[in-house]
Amino acid sequence: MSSHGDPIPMIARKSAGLKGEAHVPGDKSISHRSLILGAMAVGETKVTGLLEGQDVLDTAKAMRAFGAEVEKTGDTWHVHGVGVGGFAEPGNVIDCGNSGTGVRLIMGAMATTPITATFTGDASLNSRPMARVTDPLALFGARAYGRKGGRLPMTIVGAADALPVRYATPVPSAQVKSAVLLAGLNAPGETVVIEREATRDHSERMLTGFGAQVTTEESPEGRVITLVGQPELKPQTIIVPRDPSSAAFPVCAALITEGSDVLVPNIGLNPTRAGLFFTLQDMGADLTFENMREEGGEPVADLRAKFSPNLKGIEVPAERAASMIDEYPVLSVVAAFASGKTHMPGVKELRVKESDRIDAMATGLRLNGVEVDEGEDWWTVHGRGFGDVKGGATVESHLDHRIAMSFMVMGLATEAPVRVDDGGPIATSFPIFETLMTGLGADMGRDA
Ligand SMILES: O=C(O)C1=C[C@@H](OP(=O)(O)O)[C@@H](O)[C@H](O)C1
Ligand SMILES: C=C(OP(=O)(O)O)C(=O)O
Repeated sequence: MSSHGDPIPMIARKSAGLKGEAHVPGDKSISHRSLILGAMAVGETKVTGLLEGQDVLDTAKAMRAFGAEVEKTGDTWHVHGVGVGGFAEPGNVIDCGNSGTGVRLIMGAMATTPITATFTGDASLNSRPMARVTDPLALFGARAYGRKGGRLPMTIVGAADALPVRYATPVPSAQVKSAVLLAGLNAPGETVVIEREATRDHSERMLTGFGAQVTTEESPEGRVITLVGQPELKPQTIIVPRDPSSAAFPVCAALITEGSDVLVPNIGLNPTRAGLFFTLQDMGADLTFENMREEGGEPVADLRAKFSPNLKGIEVPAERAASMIDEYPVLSVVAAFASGKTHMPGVKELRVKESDRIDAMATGLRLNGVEVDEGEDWWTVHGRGFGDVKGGATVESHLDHRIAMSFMVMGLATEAPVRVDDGGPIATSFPIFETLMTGLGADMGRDA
């Protein structure tokens, strides 16, 4: 089932070369953070290029429930913030839909204000672990009452007199790091997060942009991020860059579709996000970064991807995992068209996303004629080489946008079409996916 409404069965068929420019939507991580920090600033934040996917729209709705004004005029989103500690108590349950980022960051943002809020989501979100966030929030003095195993629906009682916290994250998660930093905003003194592996640093960058004092130091324990609490956040004008995680789909589709040449302009290459593109280059992909430049303090380039019939399977470095965590599903599709094995270690986190992504991809790849081995924190795709991948199966998307989009990409290059039982979840992060892909010449759409 899709998160809202009836399932949308989809089909993708072998396609002739994809050609043209792919203008992908705004970055999901940065979009959530713009709305949340905008709501915690004093005054009006203006955001353009915001991703208008369901995940982000649910965060906008949540910010209104906490008392911020959020509205769109023309191309600009306006957020009238209530200041750090200024959140009002919501009058109803906060429904974060399918979004782990939304619910975990918002829990952090409200946990040090003396209000109570109850959170829920769809069947996927309500099965994902929340203790990773509520454990550190308890150190600030917040209390959490959820279902068994720390699942949503869950009520958070915010701390009245929060204490600052020093916390080493036990899992590599930007959502956990960000929840602690956002909670630290309304605690006096210094809140410190230590992460062993670098995860995406959009919260640190944006907090600094809004005028908070944030420092990051490398130490033998890992990256030590220190935030000085109780700043007055100053409203910002934000231009959201395009999402590298969405760019991954037209890029990977071009690599495996004969005759393709696709340009994906203005993609952020923040090193904490760009791991997939370096991995594809290591596999021998004809993928180049054109017009490299800096925009808003971030490295940005236009990506050009061309059909690459001689891809080789590789060992993907485990230390690269955090910088490409959402891209493993589509990488595994490319790996099926490479020669030799692609081994992906250090990816336990894939098991607690919108679905168990190792299980969902392995099952669908096998159904379509590709051999996959898997363990708790690794998997290996046995590449069949270009021109030898059967396809022909219907795959379950498990309420997971990235699974649905990955199999739609696969079907563009398999002998027989690939079907997905429900493409509805694609709208959570990439509502224009089908229009954009068919605009490049991809033969995909709703299945009758
Ligand atoms: O902070 C973020 O914006 C995100 C962090 C990642 O999750 P984890 O923090 O669980 O790794 C990623 O999978 C998600 O799509 C977005
Ligand atoms: C894991 C993802 O999102 P979230 O955790 O925000 O649901 C994703 O978009 O791939």
